Amino acid sequence: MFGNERSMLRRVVPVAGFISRRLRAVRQVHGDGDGVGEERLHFHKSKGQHILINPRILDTIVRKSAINPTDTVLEIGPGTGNLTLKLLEAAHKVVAFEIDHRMVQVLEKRALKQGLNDKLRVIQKDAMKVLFPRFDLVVANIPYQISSPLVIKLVYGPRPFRSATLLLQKEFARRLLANPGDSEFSRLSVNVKLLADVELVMNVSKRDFLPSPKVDSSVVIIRPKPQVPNVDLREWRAFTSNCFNNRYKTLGSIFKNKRKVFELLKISNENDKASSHKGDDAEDEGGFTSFKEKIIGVLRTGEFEDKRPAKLSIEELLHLLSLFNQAGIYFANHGHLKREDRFDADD
Ligand SMILES: C[S@@+](CC[C@H](N)C(=O)[O-])C[C@H]1O[C@@H](n2cnc3c(N)ncnc32)[C@H](O)[C@@H]1O
Repeated sequence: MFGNERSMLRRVVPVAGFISRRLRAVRQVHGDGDGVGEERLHFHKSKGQHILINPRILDTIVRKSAINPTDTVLEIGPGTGNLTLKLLEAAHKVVAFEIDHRMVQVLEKRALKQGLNDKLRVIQKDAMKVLFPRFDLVVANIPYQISSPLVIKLVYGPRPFRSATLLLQKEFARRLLANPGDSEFSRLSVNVKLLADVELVMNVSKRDFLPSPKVDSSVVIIRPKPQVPNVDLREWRAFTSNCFNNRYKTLGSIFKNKRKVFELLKISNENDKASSHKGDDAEDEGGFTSFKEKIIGVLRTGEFEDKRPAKLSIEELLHLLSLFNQAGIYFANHGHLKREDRFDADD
């Protein structure tokens, strides 16, 4: 064989392998390869419907999740069930939330065909609008548009769990993994890191999905910390929201801003029941000036005035919050707790 032909073959063989793997996957998810479903499914990008088709990655996700045979696994967005079927083999039970009834039908048929349906409970509901039932761990290739509220719902939610193995958009995963000083270090990073450790398992190419999304992905494992810091979590999240809306500004310029001083003065007075009768004159010039001085005093005491939130560690942020609170400066309105405040999505 001549050199040219050999090099041509070297290029063609991997391409042919890739095409045949993809065709097999198309037949599988469309149901005309293994009798799974009758209708051809049209995938909706708006619902984040990108099916993971690489069995090697599916196996790694399940293996790294360290599922015990007694575990109940929570899955968000099972789609046609490529991951679910593997979870069902490893776990005692899988509870899956899926909004698309066509996916639910295909998934239930496939589970039935493999004799695993007894272990499966599919709930056709929006995962963001329910209180999750009890579970041991989460394993999911989630729709990327709910990544932020879902991670916050899990980490700040009422259900204790061992770990959450999530396939996420790579950029989002980088924010979860970021440390102070990294360009991706954000409000999401601090809020999750306060309560959990995050480990990168692997990166996943867009070609491993059908249809391919525009972005690459990563698998991470989130593990809640055994010890939760002694801090009011609503106060913490309101504080980090204030800091990270302008994370490259200095804390001095964030907190000396006139509107910010008024806002915090109002919240702090509302929280301080003893001084609530002073509320009427609290926003006059005198109240404003002394409150602003209090803020500056806190920033100077802790030597925070010239520092930037994006470079502070969790411990430093916790210290600053405790100094503010000790001085009677609050960030969350503790009198008006709405249920949905726990899970707001703007991290
Ligand atoms: C990325 S696909 C994952 C499919 C499957 N887990 C896999 O790996 O092949 C996301 C799935 O989540 C579903 N979904 C989208 N938004 C949802 C929501 N708010 N609650 C529950 N499921 C949702 C979509 O219909 C879709 O089937």
